[in-house]
Amino acid sequence: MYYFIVNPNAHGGRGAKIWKKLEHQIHKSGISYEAYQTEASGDARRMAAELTANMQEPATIVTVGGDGTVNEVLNGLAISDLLTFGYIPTGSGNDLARGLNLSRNPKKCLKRILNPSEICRMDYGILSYEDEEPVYRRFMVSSGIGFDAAVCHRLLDKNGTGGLRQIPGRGRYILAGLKQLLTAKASRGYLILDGERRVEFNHIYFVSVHNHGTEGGGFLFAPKAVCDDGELELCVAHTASKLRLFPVLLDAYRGHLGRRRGVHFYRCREAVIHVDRPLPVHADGENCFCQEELRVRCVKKKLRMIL
Ligand SMILES: Nc1ncnc2c1ncn2[C@@H]1O[C@H](COP(=O)(O)OP(=O)(O)OP(=O)(O)O)[C@@H](O)[C@H]1O
Repeated sequence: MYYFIVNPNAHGGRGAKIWKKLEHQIHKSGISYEAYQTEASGDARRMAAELTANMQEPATIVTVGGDGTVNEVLNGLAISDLLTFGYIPTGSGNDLARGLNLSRNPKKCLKRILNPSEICRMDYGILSYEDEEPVYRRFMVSSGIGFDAAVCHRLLDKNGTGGLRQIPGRGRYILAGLKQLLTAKASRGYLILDGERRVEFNHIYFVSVHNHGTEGGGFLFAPKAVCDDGELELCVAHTASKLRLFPVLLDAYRGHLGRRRGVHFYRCREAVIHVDRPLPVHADGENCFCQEELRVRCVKKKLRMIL
């Protein structure tokens, strides 16, 4: 049985138009399916939870939306071997599709999902922090604290973006990033990697934690991230001069960020990230408020996914 969870609002409403065409194809294919369309933030998570809470039979849950919708679905799923996850990217950033090298053509993706030739076991990350009690949030692509998360918060703030969310693709991330750079401030902090290695920094602008290489619609912050090796790649942007952030961001934008002054990469199964004042946090671009301390860890090869 196929269950489709669809965000019609993805990519500024293009999700609805794409879904209309896809549903026609699905109907024609004759498969057994049910489709659920979200009406607001939080719906996809609730739907995924309800569909998988007492699974007795194998089922395929297909997310039709952007990375934010994938994040919601991932967080609602009761993950088991009866469950297979499928994805049709219709968002604006689509970093998961980029990481998995999926076609951007929704019809081709549907065809692949209805006739799967390859099912892989994928890693995902778990981010945790203390609110009044511990909060756990899964992420598929990336999570982060500092500048990159502040850009996500800016885009999610419907009143404060000045219409940025309507700009297609990564243009909106670039404009939001440029605005954010004006007010960005560095923070002292440290990482503890796999419970063993402690690394200190005086001027952290952001720490970006990756299961897949890019975020923000193609900014390559983790060139060596591998999505089924049980490890996360961390990118720490740290520099005393804000100007040095520009070449780091430009390299990431061009897709060839490597070793350079102001950026360090680490690989680990889990990490503690501490900064000395609360900074914005995101998980797959979704708002996780401001935090001083995060834990991240990789869950190895637990999610069955159609590729
Ligand atoms: N029906 C809806 N109306 C308004 N917002 C919704 C609806 N359904 C989901 N959302 C919210 O829309 C936001 C954006 O969705 P999503 O990330 O899938 O698309 P996108 O932003 O276009 O793509 P990407 O994250 O790949 O850039 C998410 O925060 C999600 O919770």
